[in-house]
Amino acid sequence: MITFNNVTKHYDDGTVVVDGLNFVAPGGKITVLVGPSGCGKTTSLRMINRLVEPSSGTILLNGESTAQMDVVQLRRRIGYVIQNAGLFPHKTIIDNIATTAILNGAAKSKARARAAELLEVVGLAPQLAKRYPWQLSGGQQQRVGVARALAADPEFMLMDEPFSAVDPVVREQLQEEFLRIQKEVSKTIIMVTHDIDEAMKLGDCVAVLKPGGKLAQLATPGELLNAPQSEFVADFIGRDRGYRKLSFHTSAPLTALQAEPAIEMGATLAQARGISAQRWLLVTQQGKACGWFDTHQQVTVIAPENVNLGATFSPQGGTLRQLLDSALSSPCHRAVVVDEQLAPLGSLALENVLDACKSLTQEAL
Ligand SMILES: Nc1ncnc2c1ncn2[C@@H]1O[C@H](COP(=O)(O)OP(=O)(O)OP(=O)(O)O)[C@@H](O)[C@H]1O
Repeated sequence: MITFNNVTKHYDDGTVVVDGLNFVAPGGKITVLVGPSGCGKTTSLRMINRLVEPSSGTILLNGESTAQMDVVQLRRRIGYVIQNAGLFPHKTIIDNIATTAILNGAAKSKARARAAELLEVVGLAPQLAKRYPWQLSGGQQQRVGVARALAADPEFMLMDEPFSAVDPVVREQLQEEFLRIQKEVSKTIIMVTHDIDEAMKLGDCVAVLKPGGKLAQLATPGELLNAPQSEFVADFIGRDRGYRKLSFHTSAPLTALQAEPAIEMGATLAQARGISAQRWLLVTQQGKACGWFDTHQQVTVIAPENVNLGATFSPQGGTLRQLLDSALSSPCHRAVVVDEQLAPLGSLALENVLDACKSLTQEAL
């Protein structure tokens, strides 16, 4: 648990960067600090490991004030991940990861063995161990940054825009992996981002800060969407909050799904028409859902160039938002649910997805 007790930071020129911040980041959870540029997010984070000293107020780790702690000891208890990873350029990847554990007194061989395990945990191939940071992509470097922060097995982790320097696809992968790792390690994490989507996706709790370094609201993502406490929070969360709410509700149970006929890529038009009298037929490739085929087309075989590949598929146990997206992106407005191997399990018509959305809205009222 990390507690902010009336924490303030101002500079000699009179700038008040953080103003009377009070909140508790619960143990074993991810608390995200989000807010517009310059509202004091990074300063708040850096006051926790005392890279910046508060002007007044106290910050407590599990009830113990950081002001009384030895600063080196304090930083060793807290993993720190920053944008662009901040790796040591002259050290190999394995040594980058092992460094903190060695500083904490672990034997080199043990620290390196653990670093090799962590490389795997963050999804990197073992052969990257001997490379240097500049020989890795931005996304790989970020993964090393996370592995390095985990290496000393700290109870607390501070993450400052850890995924913002990579492209959206890699970013999403890193976020998913990060959530998977956190499920296993349950660290007490405070993360800074300016991206509300990232905050909603990763945060168990989200602290919205406003200009002048004041807390506008601290709540779960669902609460923020359902009941923003001020116009500032409502505006910051964005106009599409009705749609975002769907992310916090799991999609239809499998029993609600209709059987959806499917045909393999490479089959003939005659085979396709034999399978279904409907205009649009789901196409699989090696059993994985991949698109929709228009059986009114005059082609002899089903090939990728005559399959509509624009549809999304909703994972089993996914969210209502994914289900709605699948229905809206399908040319026949049927949402297809797939298993982990992407094999289709069945479908749901857009009308039924919308009914589920409606009952959700009624529940919230
Ligand atoms: N040493 C300093 N002296 C005076 N002002 C400072 C100093 N360091 C930071 N600031 C100011 O404090 C404010 C908050 O900075 P901070 O980096 O904490 O904001 P942020 O919310 O993380 O912003 P961003 O999202 O843009 O990174 C900024 O206006 C910045 O200019």
